[in-house]
Amino acid sequence: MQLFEKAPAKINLSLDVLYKREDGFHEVEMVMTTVDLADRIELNLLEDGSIRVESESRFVPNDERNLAYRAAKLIKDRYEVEEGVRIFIEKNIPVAAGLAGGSSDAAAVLRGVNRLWGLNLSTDQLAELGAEIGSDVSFCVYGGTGHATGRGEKIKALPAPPPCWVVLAKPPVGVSTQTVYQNLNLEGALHPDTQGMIAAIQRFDFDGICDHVGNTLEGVTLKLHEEVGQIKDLMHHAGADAVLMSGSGPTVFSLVDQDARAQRIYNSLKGFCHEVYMVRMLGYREDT
Ligand SMILES: C[C@](O)(CO)[C@H](O)COP(=O)(O)OP(=O)(O)OC[C@H]1O[C@@H](n2ccc(N)nc2=O)[C@H](O)[C@@H]1O
Ligand SMILES: Nc1ncnc2c1ncn2[C@@H]1O[C@H](COP(=O)(O)OP(=O)(O)OP(=O)(O)O)[C@@H](O)[C@H]1O
Repeated sequence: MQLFEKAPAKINLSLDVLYKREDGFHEVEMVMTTVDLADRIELNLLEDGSIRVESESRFVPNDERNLAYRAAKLIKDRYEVEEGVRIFIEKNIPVAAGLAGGSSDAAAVLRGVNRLWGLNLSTDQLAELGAEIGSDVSFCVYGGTGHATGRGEKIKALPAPPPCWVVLAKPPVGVSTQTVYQNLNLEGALHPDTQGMIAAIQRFDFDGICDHVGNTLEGVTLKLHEEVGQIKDLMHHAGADAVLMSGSGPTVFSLVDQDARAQRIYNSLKGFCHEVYMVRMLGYREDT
């Protein structure tokens, strides 16, 4: 038996870090949405009980370090599944980019093996398992648009924002999420207006969304990698409606409501970075 799952990238329309917790994680409040830049996950049933991960990308580990492997292993052990799975990852999302590529692969594997192994777990149960793998995995299980709290694993669904173009540009540096959180000094950090962002989404108000983008982690990564600031300047200059770094970076995205301006931003960034994408916001949850 063989099946496929789409694993879309996420962007953080807003990301607020509230405080550092006793367990070392940070309490966050975020608005996240999925975009149509996706890995493609192929799953094949293995009768011998093994879990195998394959990918043609040289940036992705092909063993138990892969979040997709961990997702299959977690569910196999927890539900004492005898069968195994071969996971092939067609990697399209840039790695260590702030786009939750690994988390989305893990979420797609949770959804996929639930079907492949006939487990009948609910989406909420899969999201709970996802939280054991990483903070972004629960959101990726649901997809669509969500309000995330806790360390990022508590998700409330939001309506889809108005459709628009998202131009993404990743400079040729990888960023460790852990390093960015470690370098964050919460005194004097910027805090986005999350409630303002949620209200704008609920009003289906594109301009309101653009007015409320913000990311507490952006200042940290801007100091570590000057390319992030250069990309932001180029995007503003080329006419973006909103510009923000996603997650811990280094990918920067623009929101644009007009095709011609999105194309202009894409073209101007192509001369500066190798990894530039012009995609649509997905916005809606597949189960709604
Ligand atoms: C930056 C974001 O991508 C925004 O969506 C997430 O907050 C990070 O999500 P993630 O990559 O799934 O993060 P995890 O794999 O759970 O954690 C990686 C590291 O980031 C730090 N971390 C992560 C999430 C959080 N709320 N507080 C943290 O301090 C911790 O040092 C942790 O060891
Ligand atoms: N399936 C996977 N795809 C990509 N990276 C993976 C995967 N599994 C494990 N990794 C490892 O995880 C690290 C982070 O990769 P990933 O692309 O998920 O980062 P990210 O987009 O910054 O994530 P986030 O936005 O959730 O912080 C990489 O260095 C990579 O070695």
